[in-house]
Amino acid sequence: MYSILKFPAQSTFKQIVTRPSLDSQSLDTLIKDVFEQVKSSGDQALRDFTLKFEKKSISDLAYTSEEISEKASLVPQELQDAIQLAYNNIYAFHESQKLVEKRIETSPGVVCWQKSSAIERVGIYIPGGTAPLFSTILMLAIPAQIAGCKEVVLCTPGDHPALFYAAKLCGVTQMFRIGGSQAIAAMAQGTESVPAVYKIFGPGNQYVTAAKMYANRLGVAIDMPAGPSEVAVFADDSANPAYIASDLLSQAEHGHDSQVILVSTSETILNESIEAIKSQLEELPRKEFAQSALENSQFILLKSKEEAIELLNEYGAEHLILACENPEDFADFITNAGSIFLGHYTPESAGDYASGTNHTLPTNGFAKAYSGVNLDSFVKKITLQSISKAGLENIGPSIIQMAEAESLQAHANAVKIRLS
Ligand SMILES: NC(=O)c1ccc[n+]([C@@H]2O[C@H](COP(=O)([O-])OP(=O)(O)OC[C@H]3O[C@@H](n4cnc5c(N)ncnc54)[C@H](O)[C@@H]3O)[C@@H](O)[C@H]2O)c1
Ligand SMILES: N[C@H](CO)Cc1c[nH]c[nH+]1
Ligand SMILES: [Zn+2]
Repeated sequence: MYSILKFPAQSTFKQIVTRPSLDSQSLDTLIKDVFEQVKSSGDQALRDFTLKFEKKSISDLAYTSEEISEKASLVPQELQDAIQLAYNNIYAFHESQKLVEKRIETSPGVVCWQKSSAIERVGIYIPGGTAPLFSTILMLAIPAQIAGCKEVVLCTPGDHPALFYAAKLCGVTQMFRIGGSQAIAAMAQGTESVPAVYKIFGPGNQYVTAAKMYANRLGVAIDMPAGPSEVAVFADDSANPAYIASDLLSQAEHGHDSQVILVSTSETILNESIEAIKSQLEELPRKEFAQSALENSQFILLKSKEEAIELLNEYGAEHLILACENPEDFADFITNAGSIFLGHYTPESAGDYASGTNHTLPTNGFAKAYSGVNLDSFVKKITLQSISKAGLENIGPSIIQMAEAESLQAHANAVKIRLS
């Protein structure tokens, strides 16, 4: 499990970076069944699946506002303060992503611009199977709040007081005690209690991720496939093996199916990091999760930084830590990653909680095509245009030419009638 792969040929990079495979056929069958049952039996199906998958018997699916306030009040002051600091930083970073309206005169008399319009009803999934990820509420509900989404529906199987505190702080409008694929099926299709939403956000395990992809096939928008957490670290001789080990373990502890990789041009750093992992692992309460995730891990020795860049771009890590000298120069060459952490004092957990960036990020190589969650994820961009008579005189002949060449006479007529 801790062996070092030394100087692999570049032609093998694609194969080296494959993620642990899932039995997608039986997963698809299960998800289809969950969606069908939730569609036909609504709330009762949600209760039945909760009993089946979580061994929990529930009657009311929604939390009342009194229940939310009562649970939120159990959060100790120090944790409230920590959440407030994270809230402020996440708010500031996402607010800075607001669209600045720019009107462009593309031809004289022809003006085009865009506006942002919030998605009115969004659903956010907050994992809670083995750890109550209340930080994910901040990551999803803060941008929803800034965007101006009217309804924010939250589903979670978790019960930690901080989940309720964060939900209140971020203006969540409805909260349900439902988890897994059944929660996604409910938000996608609607039930007696759970409203159908236009877009579903949030990370989760393989069941949640597969259910989001299924919902997407039914026409419900999703943020992205955000599955089991992963991190890749690039380390040169300047790196600190104890720091590297702590970063790799921080993602390995998420779950059995997490994956971590360490890429280095220094065999000494690789060996010392492996030793540091072994000793730090012993102290972890979630040692079992981390240990099985480490079975999917890779320690790779490469000849040069250029090879490391090639391999890391092929991997497209959810998180990429650059524990090296001049990390900004290195980052210039990275084209595929969810979020990049630069230098020796930027642990990945800073982005997970409080630096300000979003931690809901594409996994499983989806960073090649998807961005992580950001303010734009919660809005639609509507384009607007306004053309004066002189403007239409300028571009009209081109429109007529093109419409007639496409054999669409009515299109051409809409211009001709105004110019005649
Ligand atoms: N990519 C990201 O941005 C990101 C962020 C945070 C967390 N994560 C990932 O989220 C995941 C959280 O996983 P989790 O399991 O702790 O919580 P979870 O809430 O995603 O899943 C728990 C639910 O899974 C369902 N389930 C469990 N076993 C099942 C079975 N056999 N069949 C059908 N359904 C079943 C249950 O309904 C349960 O409520 C981790 O893999 C973590 O790495 C990813
Ligand atoms: N690392 C996770 C994203 O992959 C997010 C998270 C939440 N809490 C701790 N970590
Ligand atoms: Zn994490």
